[in-house]
Formats: sequence, structure tokens, C-alpha cells
Amino acid sequence: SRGPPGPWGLPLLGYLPFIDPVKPYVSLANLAQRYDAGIYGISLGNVKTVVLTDAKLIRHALNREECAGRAPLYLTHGIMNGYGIICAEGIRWKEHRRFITSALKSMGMVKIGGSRDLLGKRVMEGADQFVKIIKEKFAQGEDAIDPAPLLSHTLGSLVYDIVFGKRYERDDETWVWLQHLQEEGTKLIGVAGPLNFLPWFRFIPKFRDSIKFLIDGKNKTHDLYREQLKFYMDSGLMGGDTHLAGAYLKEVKERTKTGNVSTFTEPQVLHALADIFGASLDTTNATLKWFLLFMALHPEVQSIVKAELDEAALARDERNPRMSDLSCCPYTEAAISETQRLRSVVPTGIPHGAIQDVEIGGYIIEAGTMIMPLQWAVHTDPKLWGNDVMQFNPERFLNSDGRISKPEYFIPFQTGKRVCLGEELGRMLIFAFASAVIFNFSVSVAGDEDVESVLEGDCGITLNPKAHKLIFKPHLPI
Ligand code: HEM
Repeated sequence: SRGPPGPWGLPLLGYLPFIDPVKPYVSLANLAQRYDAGIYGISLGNVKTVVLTDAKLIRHALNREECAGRAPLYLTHGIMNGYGIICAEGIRWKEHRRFITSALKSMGMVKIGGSRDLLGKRVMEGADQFVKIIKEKFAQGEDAIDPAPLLSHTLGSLVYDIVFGKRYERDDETWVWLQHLQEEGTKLIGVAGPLNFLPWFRFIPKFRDSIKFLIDGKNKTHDLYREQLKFYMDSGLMGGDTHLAGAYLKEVKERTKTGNVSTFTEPQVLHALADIFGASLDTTNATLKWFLLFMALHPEVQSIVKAELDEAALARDERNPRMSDLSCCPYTEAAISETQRLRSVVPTGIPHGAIQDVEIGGYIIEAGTMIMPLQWAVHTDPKLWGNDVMQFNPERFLNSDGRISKPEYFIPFQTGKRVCLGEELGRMLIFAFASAVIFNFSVSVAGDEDVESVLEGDCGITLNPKAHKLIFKPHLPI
């Protein structure tokens, strides 16, 4: 048996010292150019890693049961202890993946049907909040605005409502605190951070503090969620099919009655709800920040999107976009896809772990190996996308009759056994905010921004643009 080829590393550290800590995905993608099969092996500290950069191999590997585990990372296994859904494996993962998928369907995360319309309307109303706040700011003479905190609040409270059935006011102390934890947490938990690979790093003060922050944060947020669940149980108000917390409580009640609690225990439910909140918010938030930035930098694209949205609204004789417009606004959808391609929000991909030895691309991957589907390499490969691969060009997602066309090697949600289970909700959230903003405002970059640097971004678990301000000019007088 032989493993995939790869570079030599140092004892203990492996290849880690040669990876740019700011842009690990770029180092890993550059390294791929030495190994033309689209697969190579490296050691990251004590974690054996196989990096996949070929879309076909990625599709093949992520479809295999043997590759459906998670990587043995300290931050995921050490902090989450295998609870929840993102880090779970085996029976726990299967039960909760099935449960959450079906609960989200009942809440309206379906491609067609009446419940989708309800969820669509709810999501659109969440996006209107964003528009409303920007208009207020504009009326007060504030023209250059940092979109990040406003997105974090409006998108965040919408997602919180979907998961926990509650909305917070913008200045609520608990809510401000929760947003802060969420943001700092995702910064600290970078997939390629050294803590994951060198467990002894946790004795270094800086890292010890990060871990303390993460664990304290986890415990305190769980206290908050537990209180919310207790309220629903005591009051019997489980919220119909309007939030995931209620769905979980009903399931637990049912299972307790029939003596089949299985993995539906309190810590598991808390971790699962926290996972869904984080997984939906961080990814859509980062995507929207990139989208608004690209719109601001490409006025010609922005005006085509605006015209398309106008036409769709006009056809319905209405003054605002609707979720159903997603199916008749291919250019807008293409602009969103192009955003997801040019700035993969999880550039290293969310790694898997091999549960058993498995052969991929003619090489043996041993049980316990981390499998990294390097989205960045696939999404910036000139052999797939052409020489203008680093340019923002939505047209590459349109076919000759103007319809949306997404190639198989476009994998922002990954593929296979653990493919993002919230893809449809993610698409709805992004379309709602993207369409509401472009419909209402002309967006441009504030004059004094260092665009190059903003575009480089900051990479934690997700890749976000660096802080920046945009100018939102209402299309209609307000
Ligand atoms: C732009 C939006 C989003 C992007 C780019 C995105 C991307 C991803 C990726 C790359 C994965 C890893 C899949 C794998 O391991 O093979 C993932 C997993 C996951 N996503 Fe999303 N996601 C988005 C939105 C959402 C939303 C809205 C939800 C809410 C339900 C969600 C819930 C999850 C969950 C629970 C997992 C773990 C699945 C598992 O381990 O079985 N995501 N997502």
C-alpha cells in the first residue's frame, strides 16, 4: 500500500512552518502545482493530511462512506467533544442529520410548495430590516457605512429566530454579547490554525487564552439556550413548525415517551442548535459581505442585477423583490455564484476524516487521516475557469441563452455524504439580502478604502473581507 506523494516536513511540526498562517489556502494551493494528480499528502503537526485539489477526486472521496468522518482536530473534537452535527460522527451524526434536514423541510426549506413561500416571506422581511436601518442612517446624513455590524445584527437575528424562535433588539445587551462571541469565535477557530495540529500549543499563554475564551463562550451561550428551551417547555409553546428549537423539544418529548431517547440528550440538542446557528450565520454573512463589495467594485454588473430585479418586480406590479424572483433572475444568481467562486468563504473546505483505510485516486488514505477538499484550488484553477480566473465575471455562470449554469467543479457547499444540509436556506438568505440591497440602493466603495487590502480578507474558519465602508445611495428619494 502506498500513500499519496507529498513534501517532506520537519519532525513534530511537519509541513506547518511552511504554510502562510494568514493565507494557508494559498500555500496549500501553490503546493498542489507540484503534484499533478490533484492529490498530495502532508503532515500538519501530528495530523496526517491528504489535500485534494481535483474536483473529480473531491466528488469521489466525499461520496465514500469511509471518508464521511471528521478530522481529528483539537478545536472541533477537544472543544465540541463530538457533539452537535458539524463535528459528529457515526450514529449521532446520522440521527441528527436526518432530524435537522426534515425539521428544516417542515419549516419551509423546500424547493417548491406553500411552506417555502412562508419561509421566503419571513427571510425577505429580515432583509427589509437591513434596508430600513441603512435608510435611517442615510436620512441622518451618515453616508459611508461599515456593513458588517448591520449584517451581523439583521441576518443574525433572522437566523436566531429560525433556530431559537426569538428576536432581539439591536441594542439588547445579551444580543450584543452573543454577536461578539460568535465573531471572535470564528476568528479563533481557523481550520488551519496551529492549535489544531499541535495540541501542546495550548500551554502557550496566547493560545491558552483563546481556548478559555472559546470554552467559556460555549458554556455561557449554552446556558442562554437552555433557558430559552426551558421557557418553551414550561409554557408548552413549542412554536409549531416555526423554529428548530421547538422541533427538537417535540422530538425529545416524543422519544422520552416511547423510551427511545438515543442520542437526543440535552448536551447534544444544545450543541446541535448552536451548530446550526453558527453554520448558517457565518457562511451567509461572509458571502453577503463579499457580494456587496464586488457589486460596489463592479458598477456595470450591479446595474444589470438592478435592472433584472426591477423587471421581475414590475412584472408582478410590486415595489419589492420576492423570494420567487430567484427563479427568474439568472444574472443575479450568477453574480452570487461568482462571488462564492472568487471568494470561497471556506477556502480550505470543511475537512473530513477517513474512518477506515480507503483508496482514492490510486493511493491509500489511512484511517484517521484528515481529508481536505481545497475549495480555493478548485475555484481558482485556470484550467477549469480560463485565464481570467481571478476576475469577477458573473457571465461564466450563464449559458448561451442566458440561463444559469453551474459546473460540477463549483463546490461552495461541497458534495457527497456531508454536503451542506442548509444549502437551500443559505441560497434563500443570500438572495433576500442581495436583492433587497441592490433593489433599493446604488452601492459604491467609500473613497479612502485600500481596496487591495480589503479584498485580501481575513481568514478564520471563514474568509471575510477586511473591515471597510460602503456608500449606500437610495434609488428613490426617502
Ligand atoms: C453561503 C452559505 C453556506 C455555505 C457556503 C455553506 C458551506 C458548507 C460547507 C462547505 C460544508 C461542509 C460540507 C462537508 O463537510 O462536506 C457545510 C456543512 C454544513 N452546513 Fe453549510 N453552508 C452554508 C449555509 C448553511 C446554512 C444556512 C445552514 C443551516 C442549516 C448550514 C448548515 C450546515 C451544517 C449543519 C453542516 C454540517 C453537515 C454535516 O456535517 O453533515 N449551512 N456547509
